[in-house]
Amino acid sequence: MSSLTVTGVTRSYGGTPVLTGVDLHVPEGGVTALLGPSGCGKTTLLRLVAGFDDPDTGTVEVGGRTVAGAGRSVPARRRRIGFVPQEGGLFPHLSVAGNVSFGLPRRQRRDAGRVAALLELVGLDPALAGRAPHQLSGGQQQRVALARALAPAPSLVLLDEPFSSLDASLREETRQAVADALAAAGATTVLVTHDQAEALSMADQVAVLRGGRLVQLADPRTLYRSPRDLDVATFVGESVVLDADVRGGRAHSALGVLDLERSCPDGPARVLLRPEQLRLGPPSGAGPRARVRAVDFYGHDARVRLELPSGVAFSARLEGWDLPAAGEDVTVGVLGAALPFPGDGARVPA
Ligand SMILES: Nc1ncnc2c1ncn2[C@@H]1O[C@H](COP(=O)(O)OP(=O)(O)OP(=O)(O)O)[C@@H](O)[C@H]1O
Repeated sequence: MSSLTVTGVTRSYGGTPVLTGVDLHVPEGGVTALLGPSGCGKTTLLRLVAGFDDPDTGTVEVGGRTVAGAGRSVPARRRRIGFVPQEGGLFPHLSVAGNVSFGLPRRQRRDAGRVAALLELVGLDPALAGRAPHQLSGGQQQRVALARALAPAPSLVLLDEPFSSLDASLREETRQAVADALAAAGATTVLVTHDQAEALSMADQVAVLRGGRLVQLADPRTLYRSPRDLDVATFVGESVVLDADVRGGRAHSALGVLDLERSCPDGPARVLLRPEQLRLGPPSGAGPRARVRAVDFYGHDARVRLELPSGVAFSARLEGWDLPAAGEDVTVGVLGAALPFPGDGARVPA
């Protein structure tokens, strides 16, 4: 397995820039998620790494070897990169074994033990080897696609939204099996997704792309707790964003005087809380009063939509037991500190 280094990569189509000066380092053996909204350039970046397209400027190095840029373009088939597309892309006329062994040298293709080991690696029963792709569930097909990508022991594995066509329960189970297989194989992996929960739960580091630029590269906890700006904050999770006046290191807001996660100059600011930081008490309790507007019940937890008398609206995320009802009055407490963004929050804090 190898590291991946993308340096100053730019790509335009018909004069429209799609990627602008992207720098990204993926260490050997880890999972990096490329996360961003539709059209931000995730797939384009993955295609440049795979060798399906070339950057206008910049370089792509795999394991220290330049495969694109600086006057070179190593053909895709010689990059030793495994690719798992959105819907698996299995060959429908080949069996599971035929698909898994497709990328192996001819003399290794008949090695049933090798195919069985790869199927086991992705959590599939080797007895499925003789089946045709259409005789498998969508999740099983994605695991076979991963086994096929891992078969030739690639330097790097690229996954392009591999779970997006699966329904919610299958997605969770397949995600776990794929994460386990990648860890067991020690594969250096780049996962493209627009699903923040997927990125945060599967990756060692998350690269957030916006408008063709890399805006933040961080481990999942840092990204969630210290997003670079409010756009990233709201993209990677639910947010409570309040106007505030910072004085002496504390924020005066509609939810009271809040401690701050980091220093912030005195003056107007916006502060970020996550909905799970809010606690609700009886109307006679301490803290500002709010009215429950609605409760979205998910079983294990719930989103409680609240409104202050001033009209400021926000949501709390609470465990599923003992929930208030719509129309009730409550008081709101805050657990932990708020993250401040000076001014309107659009600028990147130092
Ligand atoms: N070959 C191409 N020719 C012209 N425009 C292209 C080409 N490939 C991509 N684009 C444009 O580049 C932009 C980024 O596309 P890309 O597929 O990389 O985004 P994405 O982040 O992967 O989006 P999604 O999550 O919807 O797949 C889009 O506006 C797309 O229309």
